[in-house]
Amino acid sequence: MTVKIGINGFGRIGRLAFRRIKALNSSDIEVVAINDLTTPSMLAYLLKYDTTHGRYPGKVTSTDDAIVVDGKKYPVYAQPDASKIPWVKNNGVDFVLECTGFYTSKAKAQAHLDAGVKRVLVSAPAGSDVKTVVPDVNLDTLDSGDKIVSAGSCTTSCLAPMAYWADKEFGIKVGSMVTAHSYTATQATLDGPISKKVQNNRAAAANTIPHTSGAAKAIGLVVPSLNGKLTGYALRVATPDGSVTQLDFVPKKHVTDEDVNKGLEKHANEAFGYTEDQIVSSDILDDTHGSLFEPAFTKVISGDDGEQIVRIIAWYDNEFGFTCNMVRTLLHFAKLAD
Ligand SMILES: NC(=O)c1ccc[n+]([C@@H]2O[C@H](COP(=O)([O-])OP(=O)(O)OC[C@H]3O[C@@H](n4cnc5c(N)ncnc54)[C@H](O)[C@@H]3O)[C@@H](O)[C@H]2O)c1
Repeated sequence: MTVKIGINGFGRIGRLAFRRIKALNSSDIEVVAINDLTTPSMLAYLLKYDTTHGRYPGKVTSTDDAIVVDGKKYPVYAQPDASKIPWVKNNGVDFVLECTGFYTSKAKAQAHLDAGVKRVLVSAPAGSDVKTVVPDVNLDTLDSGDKIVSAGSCTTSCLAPMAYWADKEFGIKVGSMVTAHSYTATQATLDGPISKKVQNNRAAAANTIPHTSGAAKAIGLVVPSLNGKLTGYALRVATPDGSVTQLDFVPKKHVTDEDVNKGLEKHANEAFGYTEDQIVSSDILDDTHGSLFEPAFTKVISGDDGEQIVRIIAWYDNEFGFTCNMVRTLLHFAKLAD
């Protein structure tokens, strides 16, 4: 059976999810409707032309109540209250990909279940009373009783496999992460009071801006053995997409650079990649991994007492890599029985 997907919020993540699902052409999931707060013609335009990811590789047009992509009509709603979107009755929506940035808690996402939807996958952290899942790490914790699930943040998606496998292989006593993260739509284009966070109100493309990151905290939801052991923050940098996370940790075992790289390389897969190429942030764009480990920057240092600190880094396309991981989760989620 093909699970019918509604995308709520056709912004950066919603549109990329649409592109990814179309490109995969899976018989397990299909998008059947979209909800945002603007017109179909505006959504069609933004799907067709994308500054970061390029033109949509097909035909995109619109009608008064739909976008039409490669000849198929996708009904568009503009309903700000998720509990009132009539897409279950009208379009048979089973699952919602919640990508507005608004319904980011169990209580808020409940609005979709109230509308008759069977399951919701939230494209953001959604609190500790909702399962947070990252492919390659804890997808197997999902079961059919889970109705609202979080895909975590893009940084969680990058950090989690690196930290999970490092913990399995060498043990992590304690650690700290920093991510050089591209700016996002929640930051100011020019200095101005758009946010309660003062540094968020500074021009995004002209500054490196210290920013909170929930990833180190959320890691405990994804990898319980690391709960409370990691801290971290983000530096929002002046690129529109493409990010990199550094994790420094104190290992439980004595290791060398080579041990670390070999220990992580053997776990490489479609969600957690490994590259010996020496890349820069634009090279990660459109990469489908949620996290791409770069061994050249692995460094172990030892103190006089033998205690060590290990530094490792992984790249991520914070928009597309995250979205690919979210769609992996969606495909897994879709296979769970009702
Ligand atoms: N951009 C990233 O790198 C990134 C990565 C991972 C997760 N996320 C998360 O995904 C979510 C969306 O982020 P984004 O970057 O796509 O934001 P965005 O601003 O590009 O998109 C949000 C979209 O939702 C629409 N919207 C807002 N309120 C709505 C409502 N009530 N009903 C329907 N539509 C509504 C907006 O019009 C917009 O098109 C956020 O929670 C963000 O934290 C973003």
